[in-house]
Amino acid sequence: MAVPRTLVVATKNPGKAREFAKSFASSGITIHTLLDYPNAQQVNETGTTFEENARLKADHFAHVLQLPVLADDSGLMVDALHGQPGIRSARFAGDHNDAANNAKLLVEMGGMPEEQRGATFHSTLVMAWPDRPADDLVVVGETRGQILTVPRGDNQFGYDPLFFYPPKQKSFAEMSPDEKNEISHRGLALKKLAIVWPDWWQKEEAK
Ligand SMILES: O=c1nc[nH]c2c1ncn2[C@H]1C[C@H](O)[C@@H](COP(=O)(O)OP(=O)(O)OP(=O)(O)O)O1
Ligand SMILES: [Mg+2]
Repeated sequence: MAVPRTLVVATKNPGKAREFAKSFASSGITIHTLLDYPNAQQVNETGTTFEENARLKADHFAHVLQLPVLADDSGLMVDALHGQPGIRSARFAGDHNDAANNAKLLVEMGGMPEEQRGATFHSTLVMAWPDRPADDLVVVGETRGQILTVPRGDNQFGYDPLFFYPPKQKSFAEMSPDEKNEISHRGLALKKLAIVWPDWWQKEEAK
């Protein structure tokens, strides 16, 4: 069936948007982001879990735009901080500012020995069809690493310069986009999504 196929990635974070675009590059789907819909009504991330927030974003924008939507809610859970900043990762230092968030993380981890610097990056992805929240597709991905004592690398975004991935002996910010996607929380979630979304999409389209 020849139908217009547009998927809106419900993010205003350009770093995330780049990682999504790659994953759908050969899918025949046109990817838009919220930057293409500057007048769309926003939604507050009031959930208490990654899944709740990802569902909030996906369901809201699918309804408002009347298009299929993919949303991500993600964050860094640091062992020594009892899982913080977690779902508050974007607002850890107050407003949404990567440099301030990273600076605060370094302060909170000050003096912590290497064996206590473990952390998990988490991503929950939700794909939503307009006005069918019960049909939401949900996948998650997680990657373990270590919080560095000094930032390394300047690729990517967010906490990447402080997140060290031992198997590659590199921070996420020292990796190329492809290298990061291969093992990152979002990359792993996108791999799971790639297996299930085409069938889901066909079913939703036919309803
Ligand atoms: O791969 C990553 N590399 C570095 N940092 C990351 C990553 N993945 C999530 N993070 C950080 C960024 C932000 O501080 C928070 C996500 O917050 P989150 O609300 O999901 O995203 P956001 O507000 O940046 O964009 P939006 O809600 O428009 O999708 O965790
Ligand atoms: Mg956000």
